Amino acid sequence: MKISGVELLRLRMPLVSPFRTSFGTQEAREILVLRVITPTAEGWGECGALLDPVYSSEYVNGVADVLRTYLVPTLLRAGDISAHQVAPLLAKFKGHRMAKAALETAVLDAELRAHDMPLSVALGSTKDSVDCGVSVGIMDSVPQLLDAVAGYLDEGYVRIKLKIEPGWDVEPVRAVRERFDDDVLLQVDANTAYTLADTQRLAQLDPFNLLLIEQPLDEEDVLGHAELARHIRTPICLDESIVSAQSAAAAIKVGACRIVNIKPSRVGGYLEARRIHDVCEANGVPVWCGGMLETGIGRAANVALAALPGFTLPGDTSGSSRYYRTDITEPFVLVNGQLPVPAGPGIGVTPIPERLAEVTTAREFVRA
Ligand SMILES: O=C(O)CCC(=O)N[C@@H](C(=O)O)c1ccccc1
Repeated sequence: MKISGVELLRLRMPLVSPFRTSFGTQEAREILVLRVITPTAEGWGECGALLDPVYSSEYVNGVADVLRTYLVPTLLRAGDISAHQVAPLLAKFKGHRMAKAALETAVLDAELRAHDMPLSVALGSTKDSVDCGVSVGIMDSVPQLLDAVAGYLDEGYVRIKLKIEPGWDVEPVRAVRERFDDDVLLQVDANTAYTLADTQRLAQLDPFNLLLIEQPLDEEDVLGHAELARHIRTPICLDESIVSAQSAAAAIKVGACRIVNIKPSRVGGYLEARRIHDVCEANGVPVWCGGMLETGIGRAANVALAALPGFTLPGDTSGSSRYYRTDITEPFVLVNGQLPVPAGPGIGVTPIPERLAEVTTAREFVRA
């Protein structure tokens, strides 16, 4: 398939409420969306990078630059290519996995639409709908947290993830566990906020029957997670540390994690995400689909991925209304704690032009 051009769209989408994590508070999402144009179809991809390099080293302006300067021109010069050739073609450029993921996804979407094949079918998904969890930010008080959790449980979410950081960990988790009955699926996400010196503090979470503790230590401290795992009972799940199938295999081998959060944006795209799924499944490691506050474009693709057999834990595939008053696609609406897997070709959704125009702050066309 020949790529004749790629459009970079910069969106600004206000969040329905501030979302605080150990690395800062998001009030709105600055999002880069890609539209790949080919003679037979267009494809869409969403980049998970934040405005600032606080979740990972990538950030929106850096992603836009590496796409316009290196990644897109490389594909435009490559002639006829398939989506599976994107990663090898771009491998000479080190890192920039979120930028590469958005571009590969848009090429894959165009290719699948041209062949009238849903992404879920192309990935080998086996479910028509997926169980959905929800991510709950750090709050100003425990009562405010309990109200938020009660609201999400009323909406039908089947799993609650609480953001934690030093000073907001044992007490809020205990309060949630005590307020809601024991069979509420509960997990925590530290986003690298702790060190091994906090081992005893993190061990105080063991009595709360958590599904997992996500990324307690620095993303490069894989051996530190293996050491921590020897001192706490709660299973360790890695997020920021897992950037490829190879890094997943290494982390599993050294005992750094018993569960993996697969985020296609973080790992370079849905094709690598499938490979990580396969490595984890071969090692008996459950996986779930993480999120980067995606619009319906990224959300649709994430739900397709979450329908793979190894995704046995509810993911951060929440309904659109968790983050946005109005999505740029038809909204994803939770029904009985689940979201339907899009059945249309490619990612199965297309931005609604009027909605896209409302939130687009810049458009840039990169052509051959
Ligand atoms: O539901 C979602 O899409 C968000 C899930 C979530 O908590 N993502 C976290 C994370 O660190 O994994 C996050 C990403 C980006 C920005 C803020 C928070």
